Amino acid sequence: MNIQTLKEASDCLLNLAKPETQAIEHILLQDAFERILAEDITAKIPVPSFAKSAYDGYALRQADTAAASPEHPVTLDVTEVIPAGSVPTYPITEGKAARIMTGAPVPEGADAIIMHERTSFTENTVTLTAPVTSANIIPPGEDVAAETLLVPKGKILTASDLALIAGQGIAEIGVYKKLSIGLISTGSELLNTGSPLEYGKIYNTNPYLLGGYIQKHHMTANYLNTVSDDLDSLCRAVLDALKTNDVVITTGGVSAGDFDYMPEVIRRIGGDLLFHRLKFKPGGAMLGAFKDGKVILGLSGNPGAAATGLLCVGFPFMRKLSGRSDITFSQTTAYLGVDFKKSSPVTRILKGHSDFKNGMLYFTPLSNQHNGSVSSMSDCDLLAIIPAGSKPLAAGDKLEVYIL
Ligand SMILES: Nc1nc2c(c(=O)[nH]1)N[C@H]1C(S)=C(S)[C@@H](COP(=O)(O)OP(=O)(O)OC[C@H]3O[C@@H](n4cnc5c(N)ncnc54)[C@H](O)[C@@H]3O)O[C@H]1N2
Ligand code: MOO
Repeated sequence: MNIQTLKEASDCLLNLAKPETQAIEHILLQDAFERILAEDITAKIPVPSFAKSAYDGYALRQADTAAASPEHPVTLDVTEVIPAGSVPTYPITEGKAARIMTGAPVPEGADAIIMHERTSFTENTVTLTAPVTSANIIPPGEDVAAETLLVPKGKILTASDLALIAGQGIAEIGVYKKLSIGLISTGSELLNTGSPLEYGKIYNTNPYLLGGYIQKHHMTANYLNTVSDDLDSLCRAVLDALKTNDVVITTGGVSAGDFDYMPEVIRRIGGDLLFHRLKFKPGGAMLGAFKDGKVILGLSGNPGAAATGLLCVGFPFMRKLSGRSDITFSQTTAYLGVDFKKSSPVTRILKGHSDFKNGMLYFTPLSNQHNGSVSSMSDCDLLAIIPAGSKPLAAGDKLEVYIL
C-alpha cells in the first residue's frame, strides 16, 4: 500500500468501480426523472413523422396566390376540413385549398399554410388579398432526425430527455439501480437526534451532511445505527452493512486516538486496506478498504473533513459505480475573491462560494474552514484544490475550482 495523495486514492477507487456489474431495472418513463440511463436511446422515428401545419388556417399552393392583391383578390375552393390527428382525403390541386388545424398533416400538393385571420372565408371558399410566401409547414424530422442519438447511456435524465424519449413512443427504459450507501457513525460520544443532551456528548450530525450530498447524487443514503467505539460492535456493524449496501461509509475512528479502531476493524473483518492517512487537508485522515467486492470508506469523524473526503475521494468512485458518464465535478477557473494568507504545505481543499463580478466567476473562501465544524460547509458551492507547497494566495489569483 503506497497510496498517499488525493489523486492516487481517487484513481485507486476508480479502478475498482465496475458500473457494468450494476443491476439495471426497467421503469416507467414518469418514474425516471434524474435516474441514470443504462442504455443509449436512438431515435427510431423522425419527429414529427409527417409534414404538419404550424397554424390553424388553410393549406394551399403558393403559386395560386401569386397574383392576389386588394384590387384583385384570389378565391380558392375549400375541399375539406382537416383536424389534427386525421388523414387528408383530397390532394390540393390548382385553385383548391383545405381548411386545416395546427398539427394536422398537410395534404399532398399543398406547399403553404395561411393563418385564417389573414383571409376572408366562407364554408366553401377562402379569399386572399396578398400572395402567400411563407410555408408555415413543419417538415418531418424538424425536431428530431431519425437515427439521432437522443440520450446517451450514463446520463442523468432531465425533463427534456424524458420528453425526447416519450416522443419516440417509448414507455419504459432501463436505468441503473440506485446505489445504496450505508452510513455508519462511530463514536461513543454520539447521541441520536431526539434524545436529551448529556454532558460531553454531541449529536450525530455526519449522516445528515453526507446523506444530503449522497441523495443529491441520485443515490440512496441508508442511515444505519450509530456504533460506539467497541471493536466487536464495529466489526459487526460494518459486516452487516456490507450485506445490503453497495458502498459502506463510516465516520470517525480513523486517526491516532486510543479508540480509533477503524483500521483494526478492516483487518479483523478480512478487508484489504487500500489506503489510510492521505496527504491532504481536511479529510486526509480517511481510509479506503475493499471487502467482498465492495468499497468501505472510513472518513474522518470531523464533519468538515468527512465532507471533503467524501466529495473529493469518494464521489468520483461512487459516481462511476452508479453508472454516470460524468464522474468528476465540473471544473472551471475562478479568481480568488480575497487574499488567502496561509501557505499550504500539503494539498489543501479550500471551501468557498461563488460570486459573479463583471461577468467573471470569483471564489470567495468561506471564513470558517475548520475541519471540526458542521457550519464550515454552509454556503459552500465551490471547492478549490490548492497544490502542496503553495505559498499564500493573493486576491485575483486564478484557481481551478470544482462546482459542487
Ligand atoms: N494525535 C493526533 N490527533 C489527531 C490527528 C492526528 O494526526 N494525530 N488528526 C486530527 C485530524 S486532522 C482529524 S480530521 C481527526 C480525525 O479523527 P477521527 O476520524 O479519528 O474521528 P474522531 O476522533 O472519532 O472524531 C473527530 C471529531 O469529530 C466528532 N465526530 C465524530 N463523529 C461525528 C458525527 N457522527 N457527527 C458529528 N461529529 C462527529 C468527534 O466528536 C470529534 O470531535 O483527528 C484529529 N486528531
Ligand atoms: O485528516 Mo483531518 O481529516 O486532516 O482534517
